[in-house]
Amino acid sequence: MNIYEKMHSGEIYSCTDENLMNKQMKCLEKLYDFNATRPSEGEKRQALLKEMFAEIGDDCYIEPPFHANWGGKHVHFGSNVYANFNLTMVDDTHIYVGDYTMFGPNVTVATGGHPVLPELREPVTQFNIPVHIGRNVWIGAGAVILPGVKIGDNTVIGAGSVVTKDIPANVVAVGNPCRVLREINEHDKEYYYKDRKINIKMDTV
Ligand SMILES: CC(=O)SCCNC(=O)CCNC(=O)[C@H](O)C(C)(C)COP(=O)(O)OP(=O)(O)OC[C@H]1O[C@@H](n2cnc3c(N)ncnc32)[C@H](O)[C@@H]1OP(=O)(O)O
Repeated sequence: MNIYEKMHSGEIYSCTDENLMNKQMKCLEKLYDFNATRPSEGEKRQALLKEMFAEIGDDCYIEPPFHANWGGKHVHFGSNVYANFNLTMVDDTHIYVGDYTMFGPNVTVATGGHPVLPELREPVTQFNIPVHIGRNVWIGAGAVILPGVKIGDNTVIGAGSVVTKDIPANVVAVGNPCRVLREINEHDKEYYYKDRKINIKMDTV
């Protein structure tokens, strides 16, 4: 297994490997270009994202600044994904995000970790575990998603949550550590927020 394969294997490896760092540098240069675009340069942004990401569907919008250790090289976005300011992706291995998922500002998705054992951490070793975020998920501002986590379709993750374990589909989950608060239910068909009634027809949105 070469070092690049090791990086994606879930095993411990040295993340200061020179070959790895040279590869990473090219990605970071493109990320720099993306973050230096002007708000009016929509087409340039789209073209850069197609070069930067492993996969990205149509009509995705990422608000700069966007931060990613590999500039999105291991990030797989479906279509219509929206990310607000300061999405931070530790994309040292793969991150999968389904269609229509939304990220609030300052969300962190981390695939990488370091061993807790000090003797292993000092020589700068690391391991990476993929993260899977489903379709039509909404991740609130400042949430942190930890390595290996899977979040099911349609789920809402509350602002400021630290997601340490898998969260199922069709629930609202909040807190640190993030736990399921409730299922998405009949009440949500009538109210969009607390006691505020939905006053638009579904077929008009
Ligand atoms: C894509 C973008 O840019 S989005 C812009 C940024 N916006 C955001 O990040 C908003 C995120 N929204 C939230 O976090 C909301 O609080 C939601 C969606 C989780 C609310 O979900 P609801 O099911 O309606 O929860 P509700 O407001 O009824 O609160 C239920 C309980 O959970 C608690 N709670 C709600 N949100 C959170 C949270 N983020 N963290 C911890 N606890 C929470 C409430 O305090 C309440 O507790 P209580 O029962 O002890 O009183």
